[in-house]
Amino acid sequence: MLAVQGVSRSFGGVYAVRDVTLDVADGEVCAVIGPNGAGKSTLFNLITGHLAAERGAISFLGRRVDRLAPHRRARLGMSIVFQAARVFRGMTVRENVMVGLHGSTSAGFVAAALRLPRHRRDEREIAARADAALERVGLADWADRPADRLPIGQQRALQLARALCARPRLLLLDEPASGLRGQERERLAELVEELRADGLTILLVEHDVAFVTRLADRIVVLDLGRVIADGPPAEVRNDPLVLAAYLGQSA
Ligand SMILES: Nc1ncnc2c1ncn2[C@@H]1O[C@H](COP(=O)(O)OP(=O)(O)OP(=O)(O)O)[C@@H](O)[C@H]1O
Repeated sequence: MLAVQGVSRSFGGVYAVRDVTLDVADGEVCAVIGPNGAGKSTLFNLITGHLAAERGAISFLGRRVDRLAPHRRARLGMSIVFQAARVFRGMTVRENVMVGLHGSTSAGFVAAALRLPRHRRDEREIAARADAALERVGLADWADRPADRLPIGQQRALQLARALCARPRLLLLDEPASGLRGQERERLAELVEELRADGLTILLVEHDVAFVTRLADRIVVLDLGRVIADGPPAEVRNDPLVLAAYLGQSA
């Protein structure tokens, strides 16, 4: 589904991502991990299109996307949940999910601005899509409540619902577990597992090794911008290069 081939990006002459190759297969949960400064965020942004690669190629569903703007990649079926994305205050949970969907319906912006009947039909369609997504992430009972009252774990679920509304083929999660503890992390892990069971392909970038070990089919480890390991969790966890990279950091 996603093929990253020999991609590099530097800042001020120093490589943040260097000659990185990775593949994500249809239906797989793939995690990219690595110590601080390993290049995870840079790689994530290269895949979403928020940063341009200096070298290499990125293909999605068999099509080169590395020259496409983020919104064009999104239209092809990539959906992103950014790290620590916030909710819109003064809006309900449902309205938070509906934001951003208005441009995606057939009638579009002009019909919305003029409040044409087509627009009202769209509003109903959008609300129905938002409700289905909220149901999927277990927030149906919260739909009419103010979004900023949600505990942080459920705010994360809200971001997921928003991403799901676009009906993505590939879900990209940037450090989804950051700031979550105990039961909240557990619930998020279960949710990711459920989405995988639904057939969604997921690429996540995560600092927390324990969180991804349980979830991922495959783990790609970055260190100093390069891939140092790529394989199933059990194999990667015992890889001497990986242990050295993480130990080196704590030392
Ligand atoms: N916009 C930028 N300008 C200059 N240097 C950058 C920029 N973005 C990243 N870097 C550098 O690139 C390297 C990789 O950073 P990156 O944020 O991708 O790592 P990371 O693995 O996501 O780290 P963390 O776990 O701390 O978020 C670091 O040395 C960082 O300082």
